[in-house]
Order: sequence, then structure tokens, then C-alpha cells
Amino acid sequence: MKSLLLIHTGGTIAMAQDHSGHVLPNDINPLDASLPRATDIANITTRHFANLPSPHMTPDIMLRLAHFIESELTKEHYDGVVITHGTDTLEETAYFLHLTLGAPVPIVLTGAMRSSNEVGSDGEFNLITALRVAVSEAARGKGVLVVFNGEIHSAFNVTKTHTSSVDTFKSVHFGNLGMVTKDHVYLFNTPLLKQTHMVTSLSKRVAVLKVSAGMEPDLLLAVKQLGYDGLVLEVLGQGNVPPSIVDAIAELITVMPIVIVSRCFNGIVQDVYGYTGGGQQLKELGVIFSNGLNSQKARLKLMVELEINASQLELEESFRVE
Ligand SMILES: NC(=O)C[C@H](N)C(=O)O
Repeated sequence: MKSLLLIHTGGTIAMAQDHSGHVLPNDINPLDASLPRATDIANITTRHFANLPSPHMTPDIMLRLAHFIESELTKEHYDGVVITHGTDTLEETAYFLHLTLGAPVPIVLTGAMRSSNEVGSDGEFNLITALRVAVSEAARGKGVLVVFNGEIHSAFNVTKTHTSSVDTFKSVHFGNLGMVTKDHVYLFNTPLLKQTHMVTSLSKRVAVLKVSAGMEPDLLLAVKQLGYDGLVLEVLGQGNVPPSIVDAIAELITVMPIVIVSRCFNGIVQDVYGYTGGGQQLKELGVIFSNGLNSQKARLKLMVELEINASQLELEESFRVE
């Protein structure tokens, strides 16, 4: 029988609703009661890494989790890893592990949108499904995966799209990688995996700003005054900004890399438009066009790349469409 490492980090999957209807962390992880239903899937070793609501997750904790996984995988042989996590920042932790660890064995994150004692709680279903994916041969070599509501997603493309639906996780670009039915794990897509970089610390600060119509330049200039090391801009449409911030971008880019992603849910940014503030002007200024990542993931990627002192050219290559 295969062996799995199950790591709990917290989130709604490990919470319960109290008498007033508020959802709070449990002292005892309710999933431990579900494990007897997984005995036919694998031998499971459980580690309680944290019990955090995922808005409390930070890049430093993600890095500690990555190092913890590395260490556990060197101590014992496991055929896969399942991580339970709050959904608010699940995609960021999944992508951070995708960036730093790759996935020497299948690494699958899951969570729940309804806490353990709520009607229609989805935690146990998601856990059992994630365990089944983690032991499947088809999941090997796919990078870090997110399994939720019977769907399998790449950490690169998945994002939380709904505040309360159990069907909240969707993949941009080419959609989910696969699905899980009652008796089978289907993987019908394979993401293109890029080089991973493990780091020992995260010392660079990267700001994220969302561009809106008529945006004023002061916030961008504040990023420079506050001593940030990089900026991710969620720009308009296919890669455009209002003329009001072009000069600020030109000033900022002399002291830090600027990565642009689109504020659209889907699609990639390109240097298509030639008007003031259009993508062509941004390209000429030296802005880095991201490869379809959303801003929260592009921030983590830029933090890791700056930690390993990537040059402008290396950044452009690293963010190029995969
Ligand atoms: N469904 C969830 O897990 C949401 C919760 N706020 C969290 O991210 O911890």
C-alpha cells in the first residue's frame, strides 16, 4: 500500500460553527475522525503544522512549510503529500510550493468552504478526494495541484472565484487538469513545468497595486518612497494603463522591476496597443509582461526571483508565457 504525508495548516476545513453561527478554529482537527474512511487509500502519516485561518498565512510561513515538506520527504519515503489549508490564500501557498519545491511526488492542497459541523460540509469529501489524487500515478509530474469539489487544478492556473460556493476554485487559461469520479482519477491535461528555485529566506518586499480608470500616480510613487524592491501592477485589459500613471511608471522602473498582470479574470497581457499608456509604451519602458499569473501569485514569484538576484533579462524570461 502507498504511503502519504498529510499536513494540516488550518482553515475552514479544520473549523466548526459555534452556537452563534460564527466559524472558529477547532481544538481537535475534525478531519482526524475522517481518516478511518481513507485506510483503503494509503498509509497516512499526519502532521499538524499549523492551525491558522488562511488570511493569517504569510510568505514566511509558506517558506517554513516548504522547508518542512523537504525535510519530511528526506526523512521518510512518501508517495505523495496532501496539505489541508484555508481557501482564502490556498492558491498562493500552492503556487509558492509549486515555485520552490516543484513536486518530487504529487503535492495536493485542499480545503473546505463549509466548516466541519455545517450542513453539507465539504471538508471530508475534499480530503478523501485529495488523498486519492495524491496516490494516483497520473498525478506525478504535474507540479503542485489543488483538488476541490471533484476537480483537479494546477497551482499555476487555479484561483478562488466565489466567496461561499463549494465550486469556488476555477482554472484560468485552459481550465482544470482533471476530475475525480467515484471510482477514478482523470488527469487530461499536463501543465508546462518551469525550473523551481528553493530559497532560504524572503527578504524582498513586493507591492501589488490594482490599476483603475483615471488612477493617480501618488500610490506608485509611495511604493518607491516606502523602499519596496518590486511592484506588481494589475493593469487594464490586455496590458494598458491610464496616461496619468505613465510618468510614475517610468520613474519607478529606474529603481525596481515592475511586473504587469491583467485585472481581467482570464487571458494574458501583451504589447498590443500603441496609444499613450498602451502595452507597447509599457514594453518600451521595460515593464515585465507576466505569463497569465494573477497579481497575488506574480508577487510571490517576483519575491522569489529577487531573492536569487534575477536580472531584468532573467525576470523577463522567467515571466514569459509558459
Ligand atoms: N473556506 C476557508 O477556508 C475560508 C477561510 N476564511 C480561510 O481561508 O481560512
